[in-house]
Amino acid sequence: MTEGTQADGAAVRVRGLWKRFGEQVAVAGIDLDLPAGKFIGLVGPNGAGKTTTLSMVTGLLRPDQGTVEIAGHDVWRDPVAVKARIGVLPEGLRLFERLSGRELLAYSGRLRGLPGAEVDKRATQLLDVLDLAGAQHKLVVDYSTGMRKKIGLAAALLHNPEVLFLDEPFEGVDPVSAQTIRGVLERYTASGATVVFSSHVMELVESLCDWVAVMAAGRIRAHGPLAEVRGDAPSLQRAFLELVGADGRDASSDLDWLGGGAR
Ligand SMILES: Nc1ncnc2c1ncn2[C@@H]1O[C@H](COP(=O)(O)OP(=O)(O)OP(=O)(O)O)[C@@H](O)[C@H]1O
Repeated sequence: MTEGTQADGAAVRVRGLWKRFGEQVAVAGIDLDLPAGKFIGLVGPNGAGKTTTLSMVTGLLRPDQGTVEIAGHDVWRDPVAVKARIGVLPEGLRLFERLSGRELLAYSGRLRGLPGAEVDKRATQLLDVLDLAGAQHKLVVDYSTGMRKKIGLAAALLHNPEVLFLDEPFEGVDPVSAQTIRGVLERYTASGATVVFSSHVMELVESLCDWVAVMAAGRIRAHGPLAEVRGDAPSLQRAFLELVGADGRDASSDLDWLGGGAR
């Protein structure tokens, strides 16, 4: 699929998206349709512009240029309609530290306009599934990194959004918790919802996603179904290295002093 192609049933439509920070161009004109009902990975090396893109797409950062539509609503002209339909787990998530996990969910649910009894029911189920029931009365400030990701995910899922955006959801998460999160997300997409997550862990993206967008230096370098983007390459990792032009680069020859006898 070529860049900018209109896909039927897009959950997210991005057109001409730009962001500069002074001289630094973080996002250099992105056109992208993210299909509904897919598990979508946004991959790219450090500094590619993934976080900046997701921040603009979810209404957390105003673009210099361009538009984003989610489920047919413009993110910046119609923010209330958009925010009702999305859940976000941002990078460096800030939580209300002096609330317990359960209080945080109760607060998030009421903020979303859900009735108290429904919030209670959903919170109990989410805490249970995410293996946080034992820590539900502990203050969030005392949560570990992985527990913070999980409570953040629970808060993002509580109102059953159509599209869920996750920035590096598995970073700092142990394999058991990662498997739990994975199970919840798979169940969620199986019901027709869309997950968009950013990562630079290729194996993870390859094993989870059915659709990927590869980003480098602020641009989308390839996008489409996983098998299409991988092409003839033996793995997504290899295809990715070729796409971002890092294939065959050998940094070790520049580090001839490293590990040598001379100190
Ligand atoms: N607030 C900011 N001020 C200045 N430059 C920024 C700011 N945010 C991002 N950048 C720059 O924009 C570029 C893209 O950054 P971004 O965080 O979006 O990349 P990323 O793909 O999420 O990287 P990583 O995988 O390392 O998190 C980088 O060069 C970064 O230094």
